[in-house]
Amino acid sequence: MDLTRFETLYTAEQTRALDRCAIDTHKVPGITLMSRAARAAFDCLISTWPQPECVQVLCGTGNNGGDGFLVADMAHKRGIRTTVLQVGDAEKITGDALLARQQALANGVEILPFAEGAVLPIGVVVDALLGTGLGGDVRGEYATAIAEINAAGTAVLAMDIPSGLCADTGRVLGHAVRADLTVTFIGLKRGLFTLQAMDYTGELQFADLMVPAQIYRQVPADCHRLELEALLDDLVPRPATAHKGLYGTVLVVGGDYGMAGAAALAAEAALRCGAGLVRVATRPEHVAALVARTPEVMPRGVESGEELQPLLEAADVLVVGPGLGQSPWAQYLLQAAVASGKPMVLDADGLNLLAAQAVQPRPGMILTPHPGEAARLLGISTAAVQADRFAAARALQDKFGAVVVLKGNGSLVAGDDALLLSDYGNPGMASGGMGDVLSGVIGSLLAQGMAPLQSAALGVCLHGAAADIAAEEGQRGLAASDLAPVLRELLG
Ligand SMILES: NC(=O)C1=CN([C@@H]2O[C@H](COP(=O)(O)OP(=O)(O)OC[C@H]3O[C@@H](n4cnc5c(N)ncnc54)[C@H](O)[C@@H]3O)[C@@H](O)[C@H]2O)[C@H](O)CC1
Ligand SMILES: [K+]
Repeated sequence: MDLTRFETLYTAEQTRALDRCAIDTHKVPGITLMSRAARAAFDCLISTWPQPECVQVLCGTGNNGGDGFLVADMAHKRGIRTTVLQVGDAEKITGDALLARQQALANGVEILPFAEGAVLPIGVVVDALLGTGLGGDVRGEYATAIAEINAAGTAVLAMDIPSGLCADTGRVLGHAVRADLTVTFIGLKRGLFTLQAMDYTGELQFADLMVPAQIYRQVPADCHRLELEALLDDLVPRPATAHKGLYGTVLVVGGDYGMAGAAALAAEAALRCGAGLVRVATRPEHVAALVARTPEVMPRGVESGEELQPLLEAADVLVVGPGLGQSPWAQYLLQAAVASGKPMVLDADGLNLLAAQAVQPRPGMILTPHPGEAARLLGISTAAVQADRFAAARALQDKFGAVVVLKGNGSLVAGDDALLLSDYGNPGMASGGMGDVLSGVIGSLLAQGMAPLQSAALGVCLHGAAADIAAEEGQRGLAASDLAPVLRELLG
């Protein structure tokens, strides 16, 4: 899968390596990078808030603070009422940050020690407290300063990353600045796109600081941000001679008592994403309802693995788990499905039965856990999964030898050597059935001949993008069945 068409996402350490490469290898002075960072941020500030009443810059004692001093210098030169509030021990400031501080002072910028109540509820606050040097939960005066920024109710611009947000995981480390605008430099940080990040970054702007392009080749990074339009280009146009046999047969296995709708949602999604034929193996009592809902889908009642066999043989791809439950019935069907060797998407209770070792993993699986299911599969807590979603996705892939979709805010796809992030989607997706739809979408793409990693990547982006379009009418009350028609529009 050609990953070069996607933006690369970096950890804090990789971003520091980019900085060092620019400075040490390509001889771009650090203070020059800092000036360019400040210029990029100041230009964003003025274009967003053209005539601020004042600019208050809260500076830490590292290079993030250094960026802040130079922003203050630019605002002061522009005739804007500017104040720098110094957080942390100014005696600790060294290197480029010290040069920047001295430059601001020499140009008449007012730098005051931060004190409680010092942040005025006017103008624009620039958060230059902490950037990629954040280590551990925010402590001391920094925590107080962050709380004051958030309480002031002003417009807030965050330098590089909202202070307190972990650049690697998107976690809030104790306290974090809620910014209206974040201007990030040189490399897009992974933590800006997952977990809690979207509640803290506000609008995100990127500035490459005109660093030599070679540095991006000299610093390896394995995470990429997916882009739907590029993935849609991978879809093969349909020839005039197209027939349903070309587009595969998807067999959905699930829909135990009280959960027939889950199987129906997965089946409809598979149909609406272009599968040639869609069958459902479910409880006999659910057949009529499934036909009534989607007459194109072919449900069959099965009571055992033996009865499932002919359907398994006729299928190209299996989607096992939507409404499956964990009863003996579910286990028999899952065991037969795994034994068939057919490519399969495993979701919901299929994953829980895998976690309980009712079946063993085998090649050709695509796992689609939410954080709780991922926790059960890894034998850790959900909090531990969310604490580093990137690590959890990799761990799942390593443990089960499968392509993995770790769902949630900033869904991750791990497979082959790729670690892919989809930042499509919205909180309206927090409703039952959304996962069933996703499993059907991925199964459909797989049945149409896409490779597993590609099916998972495109499936996740399609699913989130469809939910974003459907949520234009409101996030609350967004239902899984709202996605099917939009999926079809997006696939064109
Ligand atoms: N390197 C460059 O040429 C450029 C860097 N840019 C900016 O620099 C920051 C990264 O700067 P760094 O000095 O590495 O760290 P920070 O300024 O982010 O913070 C270090 C500072 O904060 C204190 N600290 C760390 N963790 C905590 C905590 N949990 N609680 C309280 N205090 C903490 C630590 O003691 C240090 O004093 C990068 O983000 C960019 O903004 C330029 O933009 C580009 C050139
Ligand atoms: K910051």
